[in-house]
Amino acid sequence: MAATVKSSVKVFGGLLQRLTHRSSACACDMTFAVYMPPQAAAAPVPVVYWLSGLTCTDENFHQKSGFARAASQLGLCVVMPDTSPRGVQIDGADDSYDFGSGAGFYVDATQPKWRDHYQMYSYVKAELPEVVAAAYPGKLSPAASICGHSMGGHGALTLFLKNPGMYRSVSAFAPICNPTAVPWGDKAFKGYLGSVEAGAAHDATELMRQYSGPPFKILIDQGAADNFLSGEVNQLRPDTFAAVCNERGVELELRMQEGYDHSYYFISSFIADHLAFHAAALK
Ligand SMILES: N[C@@H](CCC(=O)N[C@@H](CSC=O)C(=O)NCC(=O)O)C(=O)O
Repeated sequence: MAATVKSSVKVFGGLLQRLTHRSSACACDMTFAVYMPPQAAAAPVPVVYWLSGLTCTDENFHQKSGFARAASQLGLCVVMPDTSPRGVQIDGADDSYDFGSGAGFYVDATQPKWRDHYQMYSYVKAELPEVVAAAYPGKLSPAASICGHSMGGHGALTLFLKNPGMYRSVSAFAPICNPTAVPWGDKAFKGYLGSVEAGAAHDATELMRQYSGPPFKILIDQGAADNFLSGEVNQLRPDTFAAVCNERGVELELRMQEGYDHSYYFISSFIADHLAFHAAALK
């Protein structure tokens, strides 16, 4: 259903808007944000989808990352969906930060309790681009790229790998690279898909293991002081992903950023590089 604008603010010459619409994929009202750069007044601009991490709404990225200066300079539209359905009554959906509300994991749930609403893979892949195109007629070119953080990095990598040709480029900040092997993925895949094994179809490392398409380049930034990277629980596993990329001949630029943690301070430090990486692919 058509989206309604909830708020608009001018930033770096472009317009940042939050919109709401009735989602057919998620069977609830969904909110997303769009940054339209000033160049869109003259000609259609390409799109970068940003997928946020656990506990986020559509707002964390545009409030904390400082993305708009680079998006404006590069002429990129940035689309920022929410991370889960909202306002639906499912027992247990608000009990933990890493499952349910704010933690849709960018998969289509198959389990009866969740499947009527938790369809975030289909939402991001198919419904959202249509809703955005309809909301901004004539403003967008068909070219798109995808980028995300942590759970959203997992979403970006898997959407890219599962849909060759749909996105021109992919990058991520501290992505969950091998979710079938870590507690966050274990919980999400058992809950939404019924088993960890079913999650292999949504695991970037497993998808990369099977990758046989044309070569491409991935950019990943990882904070070396990220508390989710090491210790008892390593939720992220970039080294495992890097090893498989190497095996498959896919060029991964994995930048270990000394002293940086998992937060939006880290993202804000390198977001301009990621948008430039995507702009080069989208030209
Ligand atoms: N509350 C949790 C940590 C939650 C957290 O760190 N969320 C990250 C994404 S983590 C992976 O997807 C985030 O982006 N938070 C929003 C923000 O604005 O920082 C805990 O206590 O461990």
